[in-house]
Amino acid sequence: MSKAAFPAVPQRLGLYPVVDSVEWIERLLGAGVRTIQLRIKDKLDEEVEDDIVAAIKLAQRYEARLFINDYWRLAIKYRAYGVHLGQEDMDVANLDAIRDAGLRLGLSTHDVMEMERARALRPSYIALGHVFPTNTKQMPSAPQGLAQLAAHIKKLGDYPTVAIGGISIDRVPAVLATGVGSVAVVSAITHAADWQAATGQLLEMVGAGDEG
Ligand SMILES: Cc1ncc(COP(=O)(O)OP(=O)(O)O)c(N)n1
Ligand SMILES: Cc1nc(C(=O)O)sc1CCOP(=O)(O)O
Ligand SMILES: [Mg+2]
Repeated sequence: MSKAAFPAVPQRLGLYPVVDSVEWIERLLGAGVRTIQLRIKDKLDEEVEDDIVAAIKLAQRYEARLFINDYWRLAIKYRAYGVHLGQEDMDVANLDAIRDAGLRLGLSTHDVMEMERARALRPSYIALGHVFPTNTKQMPSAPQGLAQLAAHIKKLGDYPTVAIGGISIDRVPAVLATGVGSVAVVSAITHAADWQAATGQLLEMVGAGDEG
């Protein structure tokens, strides 16, 4: 188990789009997003290296918080703002190396047990999902729902938190009412008929984060 805490992030990370390409990163940073994740699945490190370098450069230009999903070695190598890891990743990733390199760490959780396991590692933020059913990813667990999300947020006090999973624009007010500090979305932006309008509306509702 990792020995120490990870660097802090703003308590409210605001709107947090999770996207699979540098093109989306560029569009959304240009639209005012300041917390974002590059989530490319199932490729070799050498296949994603150029994209990760380009995404990090863009985030630096916009002074945005870019989390790299999964590819923690490349995130360290190119000094990303942070890394996002899932429960299985926690067993294999070198968390001490991530912390020693000064990267922030976000961890996924899907129930009370996972939440407590994540909390013990003292990551920069804890993600709570999936709140609602989602078509973006096959989930082995059931949706947590708003009541469970609210209970987790209460338990975590002022710990930075992120809600994810099935969050459409119309569901955002109820999600924010739980006190969560950030709302992560995939399809609400990338499948929107008008992504610019959707992003603008989401930024209006959720904000770009404490520093954004
Ligand atoms: C903000 C945020 N929360 C949860 C996840 C899911 O991460 P993980 O469990 O590692 O699953 P994959 O995204 O790798 O399929 C996330 N990416 N971002
Ligand atoms: C990548 C991911 N992780 C989740 C989790 O609960 O850990 S839910 C999810 C997909 C979220 O996509 P959408 O906003 O389109 O529902
Ligand atoms: Mg992952």
